Amino acid sequence: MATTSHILEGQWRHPDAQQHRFDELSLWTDLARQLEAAKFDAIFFADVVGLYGNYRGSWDIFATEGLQIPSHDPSVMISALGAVTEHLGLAWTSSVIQEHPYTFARRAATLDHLTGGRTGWNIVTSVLENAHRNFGLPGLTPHDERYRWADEYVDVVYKLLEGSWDDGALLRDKAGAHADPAGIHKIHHRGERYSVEGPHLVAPSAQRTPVLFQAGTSPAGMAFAARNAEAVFMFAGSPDSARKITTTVRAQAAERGRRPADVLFFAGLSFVVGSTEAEARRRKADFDEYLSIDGLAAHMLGGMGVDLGDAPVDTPLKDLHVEGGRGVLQAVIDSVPGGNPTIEDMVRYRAERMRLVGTPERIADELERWQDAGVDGINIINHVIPGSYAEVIDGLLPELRRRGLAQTEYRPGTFREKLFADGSRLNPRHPAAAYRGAFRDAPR
Ligand SMILES: Cc1cc2nc3c(=O)[nH]c(=O)nc-3n(C[C@H](O)[C@H](O)[C@H](O)COP(=O)(O)O)c2cc1C
Repeated sequence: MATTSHILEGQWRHPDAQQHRFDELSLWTDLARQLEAAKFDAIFFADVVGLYGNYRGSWDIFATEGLQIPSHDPSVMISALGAVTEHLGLAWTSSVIQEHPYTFARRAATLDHLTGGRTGWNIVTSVLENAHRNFGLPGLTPHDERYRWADEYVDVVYKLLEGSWDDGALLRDKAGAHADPAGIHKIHHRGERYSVEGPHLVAPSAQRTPVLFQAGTSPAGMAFAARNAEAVFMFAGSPDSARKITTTVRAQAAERGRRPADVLFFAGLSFVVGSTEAEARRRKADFDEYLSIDGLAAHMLGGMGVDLGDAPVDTPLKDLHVEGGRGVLQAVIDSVPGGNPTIEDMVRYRAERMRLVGTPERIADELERWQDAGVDGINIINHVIPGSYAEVIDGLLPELRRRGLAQTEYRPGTFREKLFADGSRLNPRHPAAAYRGAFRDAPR
């Protein structure tokens, strides 16, 4: 995320941390080049469009901790990162509440053109009340309604990206027509929230639709993922919790006519690598000195839509009223041994459970357990930028490669072709594919 403090709060104060330079383009272009040299699949930017809720009665902590404020618009950075890389996937987050789907589809298609088909879109619905108020809504839109909103939003985007233009309609024939009007169609979408006539203003890009990421793990979130996602981000806490998500979503995808392998899963994990266990523990202790416990609590409870000012730290999580991230909350409750965890337990969980600490061999053993649980890849959560990535590249990747767990070369082609073997466009089993050719007879 283009901000100082994204997930492991307080780490920006570590002497090695450079994430406070989030507003310098060179921080990101250097990182993108470094990731590409190491054959990472993608760089992914999370994003929010508002503040987390109050903590202890005010939102001051978000300013004092640099906790996702200030934060920059990641979509603007994608074209710059595309210019300095050739193969790296470039994925950003955009919420259905922040932009009309007509302009979003135009932005996404433009970025896919500029990057030669390397974009990914993390579809989110925003769990932050303040974000909803920033877009004129009276408060947080209720949980399942946000997913219904997202259903219509992605439908409009699919219609524009997949159905509005036929391949080959853009001719650029200097002796004749620039484009063939018979190959460009209005979509005439009329729905609950949107009315979009079309046509789409951008001709098809290499992928047409960016690779579709999603991160909700509630029942409504998993149903949305089963229908739409090609990749799912998760914070699962353990391989067993991850398995519940991977098997549920894959089974639901199969019920909808997709294949289990049409959906990839990426677990959010952080690494502290040492040449011995003792060295790794020493390095972890060094990072721990900079962890902000208040920052972690403010972030996680804000993300669940809980008013932080009301709850003492010994409140059991199950007693919190949650309109926001129910899936995340359930994953936390499931993952803490002994049952009935409190807010304080949850903060400890945040600090401990997302981190794998040890020698490359021990971490690789653990990653094999995640792989056995149906997880396809890791979304690396950094302590420090760029050091946490250098640590994985130099310390862990050689062992992962030795076990055949990390790629040594890129597959040719677009981001989608690199992730899946079957083409640069959404496969025919995806619901968006139904819009191809669907508007050829639409009123002009
Ligand atoms: C790994 C991960 C990354 C996420 N990234 C974002 C993000 O960048 N922006 C955002 O608004 N929400 C983000 N979320 C929140 C999800 O989009 C979703 O709203 C949340 O998980 C609650 O959905 P659920 O109730 O279906 O579980 C993320 C969640 C996870 C697990």
